[in-house]
Amino acid sequence: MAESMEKPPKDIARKEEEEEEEQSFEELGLDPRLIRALIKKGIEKPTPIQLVAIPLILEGKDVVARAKTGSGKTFAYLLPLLQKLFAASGSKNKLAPSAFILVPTRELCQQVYTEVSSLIELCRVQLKVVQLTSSMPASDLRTALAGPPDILVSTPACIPKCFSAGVLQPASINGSLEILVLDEADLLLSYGYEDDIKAFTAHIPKRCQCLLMSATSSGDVEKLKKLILHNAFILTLPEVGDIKDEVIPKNVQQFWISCSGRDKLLYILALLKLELVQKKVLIFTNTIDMGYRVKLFLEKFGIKSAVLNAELPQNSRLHILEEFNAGLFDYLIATDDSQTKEKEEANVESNAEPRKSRKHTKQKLDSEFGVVRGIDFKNVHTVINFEMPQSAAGYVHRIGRTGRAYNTGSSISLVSSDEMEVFEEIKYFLGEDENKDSNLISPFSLLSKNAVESLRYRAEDVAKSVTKVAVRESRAQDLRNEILNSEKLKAHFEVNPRDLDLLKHDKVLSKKPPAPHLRDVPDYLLDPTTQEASKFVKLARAAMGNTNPARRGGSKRKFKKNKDPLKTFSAEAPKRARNGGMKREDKDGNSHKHKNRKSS
Ligand SMILES: Nc1ncnc2c1ncn2[C@@H]1O[C@H](COP(=O)(O)OP(=O)(O)OP(=O)(O)O)[C@@H](O)[C@H]1O
Repeated sequence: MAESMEKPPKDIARKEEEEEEEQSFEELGLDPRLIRALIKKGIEKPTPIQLVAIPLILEGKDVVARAKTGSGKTFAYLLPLLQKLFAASGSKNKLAPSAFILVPTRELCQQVYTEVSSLIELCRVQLKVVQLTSSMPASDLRTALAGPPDILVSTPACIPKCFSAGVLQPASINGSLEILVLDEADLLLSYGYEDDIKAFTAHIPKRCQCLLMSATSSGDVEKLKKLILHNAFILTLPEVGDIKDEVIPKNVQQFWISCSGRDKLLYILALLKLELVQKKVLIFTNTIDMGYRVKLFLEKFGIKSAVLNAELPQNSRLHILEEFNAGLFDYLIATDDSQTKEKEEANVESNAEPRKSRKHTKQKLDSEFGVVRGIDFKNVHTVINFEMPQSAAGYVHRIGRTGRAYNTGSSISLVSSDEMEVFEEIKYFLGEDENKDSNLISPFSLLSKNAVESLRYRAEDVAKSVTKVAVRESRAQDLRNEILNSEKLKAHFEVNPRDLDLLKHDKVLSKKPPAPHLRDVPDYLLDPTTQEASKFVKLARAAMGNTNPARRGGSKRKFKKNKDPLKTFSAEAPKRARNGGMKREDKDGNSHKHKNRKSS
């Protein structure tokens, strides 16, 4: 491991300021094959974290990189890692992989594996990457590790499993391991991998280069640093350093709506049905039941969505993610942190329920599942917190699913009085100062009270029909379907890994088909101000065009904030368009050209 050295954040900030405009991947010393591969992916210039991390990693330094969600941390370590393996690909006397990439969830495993495989394919180099999961039988682990592969992507739990199955020898790791990456390092310990990591650290050779990537700082990252990077070169990017309000990317506008818990269905209906938010939309709930409740409710109004939660089988979850990323549906309702939540519920139930059923609840959930953390949802424009997350870190990770890389995005949190405490905590964490006019999360002003009230009667009527029994039945039915599908998917994807059309995940779950009259909101119910707001949202969408930089010829930066109707419209007071909830963004006036750059 490399020598210890703290870089003063300011130096790096300056370096970043000076170099962001002119430095290209070539100038960072990246191999032309990798640059060509990036161009094929529509990626032309490095993000700030890549600018700083790539040269350091190429130099062989140990790096701890903290940077915002969606800031491109994966390529920041993958590109130099691959380049180093290109150079070493001649030496074949290894008994174990040269690089280990450890991530907290299986979804991330799959995501990183896909990204590495695609780069290898585009670069046309002879490198082999495998992904392991701890549920794989020993024979599959043995087959995967035969060779051995150059890169192994897995959760930390797999390593001790490989040791005990005798398919990976500690001594081989000691002789072969050159680079170790702990991605989403802030989550590894909280996901319960401490013992697995400890069991493995003893075998990491001194020469091994170690990289820790994380979005938030935490005591856990410090602990891991001590555990893995005994003598490390530490890089802490200033843009996240101790400056709390920089945790959420600047290109994400954050809004909130105050409403009672009972009215949340009504509000989400208004937001979606009146088209006040831009698609694609990722909606978060705290429990799986609530996820199904929202889905059933929305489908009565002809709004189709898919759910994603810890209970669904692995193959289905991956397929739902792929379909959503490919744009096959616009609304995804995700339940995160459900493990904790379900455990809590199981504990609450424990007084009344027999032991067996509690065990069952726990067993159903997949301990390596994480629907939000680090998953690269593509082109999500809006994140809605239907229920507030349990912590500020949870909020950061949820909101980080939009505004990724150079894209813009927005978030809307529906906050009930019960959730005000956590909301205050979140605002404090983000750096909002009560004494100053620092509204980081602004009131959402596109939705007028009239518009909400005009939908109340219908919404409340339909909400009543979405009973607990209906939710339970739909959840069970969805699970049964997905278990069946999961087997089909597995077989199918072995042959057609890219086929996305086998199954549709946004199918209607209600037993009764939605009533046709609920599909459309009649004109007499439409509030004129809201209609106007909806037009503006559509205009904003048209102005932004496709969010894929490759297809837009890398013109993301051409979209100016002051042209964004979302910034210049207020439903409550259209004539004073630049006041109210949208004022903050106008005042900030950060041009998109510099959105990823620290302003101080
Ligand atoms: N230089 C770049 N230019 C444009 N897009 C990029 C660049 N680097 C990465 N991306 C894209 O940005 C998105 C986010 O990248 P990535 O998943 O690495 O973010 P992250 O920092 O790991 O986020 P998180 O902390 O949420 O995991 C991905 O879709 C990736 O392809």
